[in-house]
Amino acid sequence: MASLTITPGRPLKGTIRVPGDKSVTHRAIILTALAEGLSQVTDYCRGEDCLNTMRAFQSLGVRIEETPEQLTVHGKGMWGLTEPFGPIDCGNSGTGIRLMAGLLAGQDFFTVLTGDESIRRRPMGRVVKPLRAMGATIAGRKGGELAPLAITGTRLKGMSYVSPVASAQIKSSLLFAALYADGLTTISEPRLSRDHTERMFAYFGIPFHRDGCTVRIEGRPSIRWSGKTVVVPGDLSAAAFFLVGASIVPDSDVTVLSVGMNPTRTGLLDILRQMGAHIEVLNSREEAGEPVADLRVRSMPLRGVQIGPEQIPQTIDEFPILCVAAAVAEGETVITGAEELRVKESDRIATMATELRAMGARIEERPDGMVIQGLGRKGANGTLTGATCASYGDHRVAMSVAIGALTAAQPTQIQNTDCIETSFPNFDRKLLELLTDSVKRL
Ligand SMILES: O=C(O)C1=C[C@@H](OP(=O)(O)O)[C@@H](O)[C@H](O)C1
Ligand SMILES: C=C(OP(=O)(O)O)C(=O)O
Repeated sequence: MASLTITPGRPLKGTIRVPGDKSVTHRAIILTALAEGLSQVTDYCRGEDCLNTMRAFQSLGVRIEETPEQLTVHGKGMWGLTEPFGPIDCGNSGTGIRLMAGLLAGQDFFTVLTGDESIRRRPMGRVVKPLRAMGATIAGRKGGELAPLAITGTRLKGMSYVSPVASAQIKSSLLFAALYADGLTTISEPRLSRDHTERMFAYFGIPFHRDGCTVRIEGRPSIRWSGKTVVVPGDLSAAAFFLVGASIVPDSDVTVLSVGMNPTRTGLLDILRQMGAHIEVLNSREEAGEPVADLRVRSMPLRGVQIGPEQIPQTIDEFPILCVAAAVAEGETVITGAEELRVKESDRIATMATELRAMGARIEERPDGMVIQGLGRKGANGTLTGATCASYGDHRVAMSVAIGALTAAQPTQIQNTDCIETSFPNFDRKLLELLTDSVKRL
């Protein structure tokens, strides 16, 4: 099992690119597989989560050629998928398993979806229940609450669903099911979650209607969509580690090129700015229906903030790294309404509180968030203490602790860092590029 040792004491400097957006890559693979004819997906995320979705579609009969730069997908059309020989392994990916559950519920064949230990602990009832209400036949452990899920494809019917959670995975799972259902499906959520599925439907010309937090879609559309090129923007959730790193390590100056700036994802930028961060947005443009820009960040002392429920959906995957920013900021940060963090790859409230406390941070856990008493900038030797830390198999915990460790007074070792491959292959090399020589992989 790999581990990562961080030796602090150097600023982050330079210009880098981060992997393609993981959410956009999942959706690009799905929609190009269902398109008629050839598509190219360029600058995609080569993290394990997306590679598992790619392999899933290969096992569903779709030819996909892979180079590090692009996927060439030979789309089979909306009705062209075929029954796989064995179970589909979604690995660590909540997005992969939930989106595919919706899509596969409306096919005319049988599939089993499973994944790693973490995926088999995460809640699946949130998609299984509404899918069953559309007529899906899905069995699973604990009555369908947990994977593996066995799906006997059936003819679905449209429905109206009010989701109790603002979740793009629930919304997108139901949107993919709705494509195959008779009649109208309406999905409402309490707050707007990331809208990559809707944007990519629009990009491919699949008709739907959105009004605030409600999406309506007529199933079994008569249109067929053709293959296209999808240019995947850089992942803001991956850039987040360097944006926070450059903010909190004195004398840093980092530019991250071509980062996705979808407003349903940019909560981190708003919160960091509120904390006093210096972030410039340069070269704003659009790629495949998604806004993109270059981001330049220079270090700046940060102060604590109040983060409430309305800010959670657009910041959801950035809380582990935000905890690091808050731990070294001046003053108190209070996070509320973030109970969804407890059902991610790990319980991110508990795991981040435990690991940052081991590094000297002052954090109180709450059921729906945490209170962090920032240590403030105490001088050149940093604020946190070096420690031996665990990742809990959670990529975002591993990378967040690594960034926090850059501000510590002593080296830190993070154990079990293979999980970083989930979303960010070569994270250590990118960090090394920015630090030149102060990080060492064992
Ligand atoms: O739809 C997506 O691509 C995602 C939605 C979010 O999950 P929820 O839908 O559970 O909030 C997010 O945490 C996940 O990393 C990716
Ligand atoms: C929660 C995440 O992903 P998923 O739900 O797809 O496993 C994440 O990447 O932080």
